[in-house]
Amino acid sequence: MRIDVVTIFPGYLDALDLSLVGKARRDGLLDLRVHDLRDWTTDRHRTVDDTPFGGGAGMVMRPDVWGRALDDVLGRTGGGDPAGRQVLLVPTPSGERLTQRTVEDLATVDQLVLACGRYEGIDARVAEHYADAGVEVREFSLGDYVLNGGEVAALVVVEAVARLLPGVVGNPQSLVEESHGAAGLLEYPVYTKPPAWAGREVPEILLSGHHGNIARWRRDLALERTAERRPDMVGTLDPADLDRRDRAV
Ligand SMILES: NC(=O)c1ccno1
Repeated sequence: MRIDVVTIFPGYLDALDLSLVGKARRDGLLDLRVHDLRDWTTDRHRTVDDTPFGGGAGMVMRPDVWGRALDDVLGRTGGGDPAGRQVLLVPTPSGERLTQRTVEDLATVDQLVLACGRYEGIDARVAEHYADAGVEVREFSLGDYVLNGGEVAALVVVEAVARLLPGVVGNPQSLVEESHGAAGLLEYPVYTKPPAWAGREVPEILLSGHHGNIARWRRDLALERTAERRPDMVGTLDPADLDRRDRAV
């Protein structure tokens, strides 16, 4: 998979040289390219923004600069047809909420391009232009809060997607029972040595060695945690599951 990040702060993405994502890049599992939007400016001040039409505070990022950058990154300058499925992602507080289901879909894409806006955002014609040109455009939000730009959201997307790529996470089984997985639950609580700490004991069942009972206990705790913390998720569960918990031994 190829991921391109276009930003006026390339250094923000240095964290993607670290840990699992950094190793995936070095192992050739992920082709991650970070681009400085100012490389596509044409004036000596390398200007990327201007005042908003209609007035208002702040500045808006220019469509002509973004257009030159995205045409290059999307491989649309040479006239050839780019290979594979491309998705242009635009982080914005006005976007659709990013979910694990969306991340799982993005992990199957051939090329992701993240356009990191700053100031008041990117001229609306940019997303329109590429959508009309047949590019899959997704304006997405991490949550109901506002960041100073799209770079942090880009870090989140790259990490969330990269960890799903084959070979990136050491034990793929660790992806199975995570929060927001196929079961639609939050993950159960986890424990390790020492068995007693600060007067608190590890739940006895986890020391029993009875795998069936441990699995049932973990499922029950996942259901309980989900019902307590994310009642909105409970509505999507199979009622038989909730009923089964009530009958758990
Ligand atoms: N909430 C968000 O994802 C966001 C992106 C840029 N600013 O805020």
